Amino acid sequence: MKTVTQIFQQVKTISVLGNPEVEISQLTIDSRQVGPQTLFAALKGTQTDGHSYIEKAIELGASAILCQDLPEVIHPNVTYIQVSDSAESLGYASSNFYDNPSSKLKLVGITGTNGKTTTVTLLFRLFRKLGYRCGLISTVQNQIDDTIIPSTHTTPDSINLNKLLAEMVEAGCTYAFMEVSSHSVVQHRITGLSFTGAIFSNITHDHLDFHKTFDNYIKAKKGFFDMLPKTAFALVNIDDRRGSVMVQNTKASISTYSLETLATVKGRIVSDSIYGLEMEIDNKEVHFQLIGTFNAYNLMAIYGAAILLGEDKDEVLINMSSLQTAPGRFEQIVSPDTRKVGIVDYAHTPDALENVLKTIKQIKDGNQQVITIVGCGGNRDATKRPIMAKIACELSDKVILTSDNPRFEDPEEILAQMQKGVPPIDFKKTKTIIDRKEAIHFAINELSENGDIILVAGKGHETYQDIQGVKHDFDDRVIIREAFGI
Ligand SMILES: CC(=O)N[C@H]1[C@@H](OP(=O)(O)OP(=O)(O)OC[C@H]2O[C@@H](n3ccc(=O)[nH]c3=O)[C@H](O)[C@@H]2O)O[C@H](CO)[C@@H](O)[C@@H]1O[C@H](C)C(=O)N[C@@H](C)C(=O)N[C@H](CCC(=O)O)C(=O)O
Ligand SMILES: Nc1ncnc2c1ncn2[C@@H]1O[C@H](COP(=O)(O)OP(=O)(O)OP(=O)(O)O)[C@@H](O)[C@H]1O
Ligand SMILES: N[C@H](CCC[C@H](N)C(=O)O)C(=O)O
Ligand SMILES: [Mg+2]
Repeated sequence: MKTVTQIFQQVKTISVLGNPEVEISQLTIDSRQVGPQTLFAALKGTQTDGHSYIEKAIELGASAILCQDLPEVIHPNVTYIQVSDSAESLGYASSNFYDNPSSKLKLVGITGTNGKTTTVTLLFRLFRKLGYRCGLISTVQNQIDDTIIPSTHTTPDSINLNKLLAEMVEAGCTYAFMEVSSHSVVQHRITGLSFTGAIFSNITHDHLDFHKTFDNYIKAKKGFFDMLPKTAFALVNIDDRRGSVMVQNTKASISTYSLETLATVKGRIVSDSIYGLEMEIDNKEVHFQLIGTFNAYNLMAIYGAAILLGEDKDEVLINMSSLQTAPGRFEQIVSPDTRKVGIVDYAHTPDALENVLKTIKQIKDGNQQVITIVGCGGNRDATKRPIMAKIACELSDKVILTSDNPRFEDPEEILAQMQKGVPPIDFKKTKTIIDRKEAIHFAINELSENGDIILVAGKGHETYQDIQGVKHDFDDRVIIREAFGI
């Protein structure tokens, strides 16, 4: 329980109407969650304006309202806090409400189009192996030591985020590793947090539905580095052409990692095969379980962060060498006769799909065919649809275009947009089967007679298919296992 004065300590306000000493027991951004002693924060969203639910929130017992525009009707028994940006102020207020948990943890965030989940998951596992209590905030799941907490977003809203961090403090965690999505920077979900370190993995085509232009998308990710204090580290993939832009205005101390040029962490791939990566990092040769050049980058980021956090180099490398891939990231399922391999991967961007297919090409036997099953999500960046179909065709022997999470879009329309990217020369090897389960079965039963590799891309760890807002049970891995008779 805290008063409005305590919650808005050091937060810039335009005006406070009503009693600032009123006691608050919960914060929410959703009028439907309001109960007594609640502070309702009215946020301007992408679909609707939270300000239009202020009256509803008060009817349900809200004691305080955080808003940008004061409503026409002012209730004498309600406290109104007017600010210039509700989402930004809520970031600071959420931290205050939960006693600034991020300042009691060593919090490391990673941003980038691809590699966030893999990197945080492996950092979390590494630091647990090194003997620390840790927290994880990721697309796949949130976790506090052994306790798994389902995740709804890559980065939760500021209230849920601080609540989760407070639970980590309560559980005695030293470290928290979290993904920082570009949405979370723009929507101030991370505003007010104290970061010990930040990592930039890469930036390529994604989320243009939300950010509108690639420049805005870059600015969103850069915003994370701009907010860091000078005590923090900023660890950047300098092989990405936007790496230096990310940190050009940061106060944090900059470190870099690279496979191509001089950097704080310089790596070299000695070999890359189905059995894993052999790499030289910091002049030491180490074998890792992970596969592919893109994972070499993730491994350098993990190593760099661990060293910047003060861990011993040799101990870090020894523990890293046994780390397994994150769920749904290049997850391999082998048929009982070992002749067929199903790979489930969360590649849902052109860059990720290209990386995964190039990796498969590199590690497969010469005569193995690669069959790719891929779709694109609805209500998400539509510009990536034809590009992903084209990449699938260029790098696979056969392609089956299928549905991902259509959400509120017509899957036939999404697939028609994907089909526009199929080069005419590849028409013959491409087939469209809307039903994803049928598509996977078709590939396994009718196409992969000779020990082929089937890549099922886009959904990775997801255990549902979102159709018209209803999440139906669906797991690519379960369907492959069933088809393999495992
Ligand atoms: C596009 C986007 O980012 N949307 C997020 C955003 O919702 P919004 O701005 O659309 O909200 P809105 O529906 O317009 O409503 C505005 C406000 O009115 C409130 N409201 C609404 C109705 C009502 O009856 N009462 C009420 O109070 C809402 O609670 C909200 O506060 O704020 C909500 C609260 O935090 C999020 O749940 C929601 O995530 C939606 C579900 C979503 O799909 N987000 C995805 C795109 C996302 O965030 N992805 C990123 C990156 C993924 C990655 O690449 O890894 C992530 O971090 O997960
Ligand atoms: N460093 C990387 N560079 C490029 N591609 C990568 C990298 N790491 C992983 N990938 C590919 O991108 C996919 C998504 O990886 P991961 O889930 O780690 O990224 P993410 O940034 O968390 O994605 P999301 O934003 O969707 O949560 C993987 O399944 C793999 O295909
Ligand atoms: N975090 C990404 C995940 C996309 C996964 C893909 N399966 C889809 O549904 O588009 C997003 O929300 O855009
Ligand atoms: Mg992720």
